[in-house]
Amino acid sequence: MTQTTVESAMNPTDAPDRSIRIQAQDVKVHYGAKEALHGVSIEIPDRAVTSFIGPSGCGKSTFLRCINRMNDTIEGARVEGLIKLDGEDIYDPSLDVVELRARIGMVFQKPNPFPKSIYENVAYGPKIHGIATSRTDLDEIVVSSLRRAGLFEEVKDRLNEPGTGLSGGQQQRLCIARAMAVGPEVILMDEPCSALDPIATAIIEELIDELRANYTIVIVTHSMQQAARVSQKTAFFHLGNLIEEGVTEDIFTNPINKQTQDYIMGRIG
Ligand SMILES: Nc1ncnc2c1ncn2[C@@H]1O[C@H](COP(=O)(O)OP(=O)(O)OP(=O)(O)O)[C@@H](O)[C@H]1O
Repeated sequence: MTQTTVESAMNPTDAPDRSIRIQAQDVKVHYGAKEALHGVSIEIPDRAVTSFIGPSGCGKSTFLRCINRMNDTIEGARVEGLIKLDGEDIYDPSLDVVELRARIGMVFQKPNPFPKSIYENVAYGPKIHGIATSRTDLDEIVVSSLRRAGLFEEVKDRLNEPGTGLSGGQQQRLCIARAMAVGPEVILMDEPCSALDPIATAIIEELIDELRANYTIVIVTHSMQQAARVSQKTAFFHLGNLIEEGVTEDIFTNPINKQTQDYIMGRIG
């Protein structure tokens, strides 16, 4: 059976940069004495969506959090192995973690806008990272980030109103705008639609599809349909192991591993 490459499966118009953005080698994670991830190796392509699927507790979120060192914030969590972003070891002690998390933004399961205005939610990151040098600069970043998140038209007349007053789907797009405002290269999304209704989910999925032209996107999802709709590469995890990864279409139509077959047929998870 011939397996397609992620690059060849992608729309040719997406072709400009086909390089590997992130490389993970033998990544293990312990929470206290318990090993939750048993040595994961994977390459994440640039300008494409990679989805992580698998049953609850298999380690998808744990691995996602390794990619921007969010596990550093969890007491008792210990990460081993190597993760490189553009060839640079992200666990190098000399690396500035705050800067890393600006380069590798994250969107969480539950929309979590700050208790501030819509404008301030987006302006906060550029301000603390010293990205904007004037109020005009900041206004431009806020407007362009909201536009890229597909939210500007809906909120342009109420930028000073609280972000928490928006609908769930709008709040999630605000969080995406907030992540984009600091100029990331990679956006990690941990089940970004699980708190949203089908219409808001469809809007976020369309947005993800647009964003992949300019960003490397990694999404954890419980929905195989969502992985099939939005991603070009899919990785299947089970019990802390990466079982199989490849072009999304191959994983769903032609999986090699028996456990992957069982999962996509609904026999496990
Ligand atoms: N903060 C933590 N402390 C201790 N154990 C944890 C912690 N976070 C996750 N785990 C354990 O690590 C394993 C992997 O969990 P993880 O949340 O990464 O899985 P998941 O595939 O993302 O699950 P779900 O789909 O339910 O979100 C599980 O056994 C979980 O109980």
